[in-house]
Amino acid sequence: MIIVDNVTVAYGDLVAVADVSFTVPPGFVLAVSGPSGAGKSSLLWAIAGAVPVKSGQVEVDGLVITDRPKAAAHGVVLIPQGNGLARVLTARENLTIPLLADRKPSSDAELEEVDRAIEQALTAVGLADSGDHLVEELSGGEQQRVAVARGIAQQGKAILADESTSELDSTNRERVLDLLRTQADRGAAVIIATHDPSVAESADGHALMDEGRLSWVRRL
Ligand SMILES: Nc1ncnc2c1ncn2[C@@H]1O[C@H](COP(=O)(O)OP(=O)(O)OP(=O)(O)O)[C@@H](O)[C@H]1O
Repeated sequence: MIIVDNVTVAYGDLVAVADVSFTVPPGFVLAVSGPSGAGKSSLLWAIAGAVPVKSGQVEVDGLVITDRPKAAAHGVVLIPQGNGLARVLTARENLTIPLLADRKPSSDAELEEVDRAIEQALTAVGLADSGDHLVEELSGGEQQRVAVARGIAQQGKAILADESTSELDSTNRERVLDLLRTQADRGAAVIIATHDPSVAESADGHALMDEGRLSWVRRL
């Protein structure tokens, strides 16, 4: 459950998110759309603990979000715009790092479980044969799918996908939306920031951001 309670995010004098409140229960997918600069990424970063809130509070499954490391350890997964991948590492290595950091496997069985989760996630995004490729060798759309695979492999409580289908063809867009839906079905609360009307249409709820303010197109 993501609870956003009167959240304001500011960069100096610029208010990027203005007194926004909503709740996303487990099992639901919320789409947030709006023009460039409306504050969508800032909202997701605040939920992820990646930028401080100026006022208000974000809570995810009982944890008040204060910083990114604690939020990540609690299962708040951010799939950032621009993918946030290490370009000189392979696709598989990019998936491995957060899983090792989170799970700290201490036995062969736990390491095998991490390997299995990685292979499953790469297969799910259609990149089973690309795990050994350096990220910088992959196309923009393939990199975007690696970022999604990294996100879903973490099996988070909250999944925040920032424009995660922007570079995908329709087949892969459907594939990624299905994967995010599957994450909701297993109990995650999912938020997708998107410019794509078809992505917004596929979500359970649709909010619009404009100049930091949030209004509803379709309520959860
Ligand atoms: N680190 C930062 N420092 C200062 N201003 C910032 C920073 N990040 C974002 N902004 C500003 O905050 C506002 C909201 O930006 P944000 O990236 O959240 O919008 P967005 O809706 O995600 O836009 P886009 O659709 O283009 O990704 C913009 O005016 C942007 O220039």
